[in-house]
Order: sequence, then C-alpha cells, then structure tokens
Amino acid sequence: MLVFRTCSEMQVWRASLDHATRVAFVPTMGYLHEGHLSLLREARRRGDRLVLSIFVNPTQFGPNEDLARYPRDEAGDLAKASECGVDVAFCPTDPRELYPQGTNTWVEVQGLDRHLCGASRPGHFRGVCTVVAKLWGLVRPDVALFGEKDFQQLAILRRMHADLFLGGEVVGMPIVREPDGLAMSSRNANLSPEARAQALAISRWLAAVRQRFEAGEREATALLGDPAAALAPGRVDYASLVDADDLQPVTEVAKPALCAVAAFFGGVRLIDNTVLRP
Ligand SMILES: Nc1ncnc2c1ncn2[C@@H]1O[C@H](COP(=O)(O)OP(=O)(O)OP(=O)(O)O)[C@@H](O)[C@H]1O
Ligand SMILES: CC(C)(CO)[C@@H](O)C(=O)[O-]
Ligand code: BAL
Repeated sequence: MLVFRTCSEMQVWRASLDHATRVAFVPTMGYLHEGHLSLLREARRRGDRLVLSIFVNPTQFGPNEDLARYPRDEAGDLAKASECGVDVAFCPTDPRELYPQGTNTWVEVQGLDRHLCGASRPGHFRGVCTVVAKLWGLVRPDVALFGEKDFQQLAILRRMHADLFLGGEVVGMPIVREPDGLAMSSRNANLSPEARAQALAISRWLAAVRQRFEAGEREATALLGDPAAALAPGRVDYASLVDADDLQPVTEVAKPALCAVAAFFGGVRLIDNTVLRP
C-alpha cells in the first residue's frame, strides 16, 4: 500500500494509470471503524484500484466545534486499510496541501443545506463540498462511496457531483451499527461509558418512530412524539421529518421521508437517521 502526503504524489500516480483501470475512492476523516470498512470492502469490489483518503478537513468544522478533539489513529487506520486491500492511502498531514495559502475557492450547494445539520452547523457543507471537489479532482475516481449515516451530506454531494459534471459515480452505503443499535461513528470514541449507554436512546427513538409508521401513522408530529423526552438526558439539536429528496420538512409522510436526528451526549454530537417509505 502506498501512502501519499502531497497532492502532487496523488496526481502523478493517477496520471500513470491507463484509461481502462477503474479507480474506486472512499474519502474519510480517519479513525476507521466497521462503517468505513464496509465502504472500503464494497469499493474494493467495484474498482481495479482502491484509494482511501484520510484528512480531518478543518473547513467543515465551526469555530466552537470539536476539530481539536476529533479522534485520530493513523497507524491503526493504515493497518485496517491495508487489510481491506487499499492501494493508495492519501493522507495529507499538512492542511496547506489542500488549502495552499491564498486559496479562496468554495463550493456550495444551496437549498439542500437549509435544514438539519446545514442549519445547526453553518458553513459545514460548504467545507465538505469544497474538500470533496478538491479530492475528486486529485483522485478522479470512477466511483466514490459515502455512508447514509451522513444522509444530508450524501444528498448534497450527489447534487454537487451532478451539477459540476464531475464524472464517475456516487454510491451510497447503508448505516453500519454496533450490536446494540448505536450507529458507528468515529466520535463514539469520545463518549464516556455513561454517555455511551445514554446514546442508545437515539436508535431506540428511531425504532419507535419506525414502529409508529409501520402501524399506519403518517402525521409528522405523531410520528416524532416527544424527542426531547425520548432522548433525555441527551440534548436534542434537531429531530425532524423531511422529504427524502429535497430535505424540506414535511407534515405528513406521503412519499419517502427521512427521520433524522442530531443530539449531544456528554458533549459529543451524534447523528443518525432512518428512511420511512410508504
Ligand atoms: N456507521 C456508518 N455506516 C456507514 N457509513 C458510515 C458510518 N459512519 C461513517 N460512515 C461513512 O464513512 C465516511 C467517512 O465518514 P467520517 O470519517 O466522517 O466518519 P464518521 O464515523 O461519520 O465520523 P463522525 O464522528 O465525524 O460522524 C462517510 O461517507 C460516512 O458517511
Ligand atoms: C466526506 C468527508 C470525508 C469530507 O471531509 C467527511 O465529511 C466525512 O468523512 O464524512
Ligand atoms: N461525517 C461528517 C463529518 C463531520 O461531522 O464533520
């Protein structure tokens, strides 16, 4: 497995491949878990060469967010990547590789970012789109894989990919969960044992919403119930029902809808979701 630190190493390698070689790409912020590995395994199946990027992208973090305490373990990540058959791990250690001094080019997808994480993390998706557009230009993948845990991110990146004619294909992958239901996330590592136990309220609440839906309920307020009570002592950031395509709030589920939640447990912000399909 090759490990590249610079954009030019990445570009030179990419340019050395012939036209028929299919490149599959999994962008991440590292601290790899089974969710990431499920993307890597599927990517391995879909490409002749597999590229993983590990970059904790500073531009997608707000000033009061957890950039400084985002978990990192590059040695562990590289061992897991190698086991999954990664050919190239692109790990720029210096953020100036992707954001050279004087850079002031930004990519923004408007509309889809109005609610959910877009509303509570201003500028977050501008940072995500910008870094993914840069990575796309460097890696020029035939296929790139993203998880549905970050459902809004996936929807926004699909739109960016189409609108900018980036080429290749975007593939969404199902949420991987711990055996007790907690969605896997690098940030789970920052949970105390007490907060880890309390955070199970998220998947329990989503299961309860789904149960009400399966029993025939279609009205949004009845489906959502009382999220603040259901997630206590976690603090709800948002708990919403939106159209699964345009991500705008719905009052009734008449077509596929996304039930999405973000909540803080012991100061750690976790997200999760489920899609309700009538
Ligand atoms: N549980 C999961 N199941 C499936 N895909 C996942 C899961 N967790 C993360 N991913 C996907 O892995 C990719 C990289 O995500 P990232 O490195 O931010 O990991 P993360 O665990 O989501 O971290 P965070 O703590 O920031 O939420 C994204 O496409 C993300 O949607
Ligand atoms: C897509 C991504 C790698 C961009 O930094 C990040 O937002 C993530 O890991 O989901
Ligand atoms: N998985 C999304 C990255 C973030 O929360 O910044």
